[in-house]
Amino acid sequence: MAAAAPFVLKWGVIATGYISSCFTKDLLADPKERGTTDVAHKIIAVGSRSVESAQKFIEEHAGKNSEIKAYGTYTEVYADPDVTAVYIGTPHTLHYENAKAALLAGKHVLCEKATTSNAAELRDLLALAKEEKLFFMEAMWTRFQPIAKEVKRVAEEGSLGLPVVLHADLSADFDIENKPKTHRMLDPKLGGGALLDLGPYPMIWAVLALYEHPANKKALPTTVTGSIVKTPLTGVDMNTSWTINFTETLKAQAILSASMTIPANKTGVIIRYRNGNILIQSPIYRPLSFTVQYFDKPGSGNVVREETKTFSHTGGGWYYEADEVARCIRDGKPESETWGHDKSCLLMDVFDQVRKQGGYEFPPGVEKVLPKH
Ligand SMILES: NC(=O)C1=CN([C@@H]2O[C@H](COP(=O)(O)OP(=O)(O)OC[C@H]3O[C@@H](n4cnc5c(N)ncnc54)[C@H](OP(=O)(O)O)[C@@H]3O)[C@@H](O)[C@H]2O)C=CC1
Ligand SMILES: O=C1OC[C@@H](O)[C@H](O)[C@H]1O
Repeated sequence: MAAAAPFVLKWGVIATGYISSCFTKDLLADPKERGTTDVAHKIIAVGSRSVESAQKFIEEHAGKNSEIKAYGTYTEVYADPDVTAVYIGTPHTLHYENAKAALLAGKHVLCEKATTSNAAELRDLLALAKEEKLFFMEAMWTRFQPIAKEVKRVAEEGSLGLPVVLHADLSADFDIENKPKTHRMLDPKLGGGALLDLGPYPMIWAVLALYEHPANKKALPTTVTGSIVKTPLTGVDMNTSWTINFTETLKAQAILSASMTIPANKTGVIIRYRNGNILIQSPIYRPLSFTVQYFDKPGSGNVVREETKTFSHTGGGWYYEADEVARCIRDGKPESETWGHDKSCLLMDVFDQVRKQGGYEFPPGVEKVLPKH
């Protein structure tokens, strides 16, 4: 019997910057190369603030004779009847208005991290998606990489016991002294800083190992404590740390940090248990290996067995999240079970609190003031 034809998701891509380029390359990769046969992707249109930029982007990725439509506005992508889902690759503080416009035009949405400027904006989008019966997901690509599934299996299989403390850091040297102050990492109007750009990655491992742990029973963090060091260049957060306690059911703590002026450590995440540790190697947004250490007896710290698991994949690894979006839309699901709305809200709630405690306010008008949902 012939295999069923894959469900083909028709995409519109918004913005032609760095991440749109990475995501587009992965959308254009042959799904069979990663063992995917049930879904596939087709790019219908690319929207940019300039049609020349959209054309150049299409030519670079799909060649001169590509049938992908180039638009000089994002609105034309939302209005294109052939587009089923919109991928949003603009800077953080534009996500709300871009995602809202796409949803209002009847499109499903995959929106880059950080999903919005604040939790209220996100909840407003989620309410709209629900009302319009459309799918919405934060582009938390790391959570869909095969390594994340395996870390989760080890973390929940029982030999290590319950998680006690998780340390996770994502740092990267952005050479900010030599960047224009209008760069998205430095400009407060674009939500610049380490927290919203790098912070989602320490958070995904905390969510996976603590929030998702069956013993946590989906309890939300009980406390969040944050501290920010700002750059004098523009006042955005440069070195930021925060702790999250999950103490309603688990008695666990996540100690997280992000910096945009230093390189990452070799080990980016350590999940510590009474019976051992899980060490995840950098970069924590796309780790290719992790090591599990087992102690001879609970609490001894004496490692008697170590297992390292390594992973590899062609392409950048963004296609796993794209496949998830296609499957959810094919199956009529409003959200992903792996990275659902609850997790995106958890992240934004934490970021709101850390920014508040660290005294990082966006310029007036950047954050939308919205009714509570
Ligand atoms: N998942 C991941 O691995 C990554 C995710 N990201 C996320 O993607 C988003 C974009 O980051 P990145 O691609 O690095 O950013 P870039 O600056 O490279 O690209 C952003 C694009 O957004 C569009 N844009 C619209 N309005 C503005 C504006 N006022 N200022 C600047 N750009 C604007 C531009 O496209 P145009 O001119 O075509 O309209 C621009 O090229 C961020 O939210 C970031 O967190 C970033 C890197 C990696
Ligand atoms: O999402 C991201 O992942 C990798 C980082 O280098 C980048 O700044 C960030 O936006």
